[in-house]
Amino acid sequence: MRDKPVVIGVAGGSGSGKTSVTRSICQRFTDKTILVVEQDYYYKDQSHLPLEERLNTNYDHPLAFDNDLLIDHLRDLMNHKPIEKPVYDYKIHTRSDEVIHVKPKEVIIVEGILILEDPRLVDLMDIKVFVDTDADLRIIRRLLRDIKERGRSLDSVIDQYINSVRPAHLQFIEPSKRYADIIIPEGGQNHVAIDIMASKIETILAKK
Ligand SMILES: Nc1ncnc2c1ncn2[C@@H]1O[C@H](COP(=O)(O)OP(=O)(O)O)[C@@H](O)[C@H]1O
Ligand SMILES: O=c1ccn([C@@H]2O[C@H](COP(=O)(O)O)[C@@H](O)[C@H]2O)c(=O)[nH]1
Repeated sequence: MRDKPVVIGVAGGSGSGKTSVTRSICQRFTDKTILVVEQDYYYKDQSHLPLEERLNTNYDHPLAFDNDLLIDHLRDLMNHKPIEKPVYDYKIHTRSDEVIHVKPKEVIIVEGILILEDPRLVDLMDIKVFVDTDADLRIIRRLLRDIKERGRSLDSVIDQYINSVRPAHLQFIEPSKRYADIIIPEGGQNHVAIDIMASKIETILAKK
């Protein structure tokens, strides 16, 4: 691998379908082609705080993320260096002790709610995508997912949505859409958009 990897950003609100879109794109390629770097894994480490305090963190505010580390890691990957990728545990709201040794691949997808909000991250991306899904669908998807997979109660999901998810979406995430090259309505079931993304990646890889 001689050329720098291609960096694709996949942004969008919580529950918009970023992970589903990213997964659908990855399925069109071999495991060796695309590396996914999740911004969520770069929440600031909170292991020094008791769990009760971690519950009060606003996880939708840009300050919750360690973008400095994410940027360092992306730069390393772009320079063909491996990284020790953090692992995040949503159930206990902090990084786990584990890290994953990750080698660069030809395509890097960086995925997360606020990746288009930080100009330093935007500058590193070759293609910027925003998954755009209506708020009613996003909250329904998030309710189901957070209760089933992230150990939350109905009340806690609703409370967090009203107090931090919705305000941050309106203040930071929705305005970041202006930096996208491509807007994908509805997310993971938008097969036309996913085909177009996959074709674009194939074209870029063919030229390398
Ligand atoms: N088009 C869709 N129809 C129904 N459920 C969906 C759809 N897209 C995503 N989901 C579900 O909604 C939840 C959030 O989707 P996900 O892709 O994880 O979004 P994000 O990464 O943006 O938070 C997941 O449980 C996923 O299975
Ligand atoms: O400890 C945490 C960390 C994050 N969250 C919420 O997760 C979403 C972002 O993940 P998506 O997969 O894009 O939905 C964000 O809106 C945070 O509110 C959390 O609840 N707890």
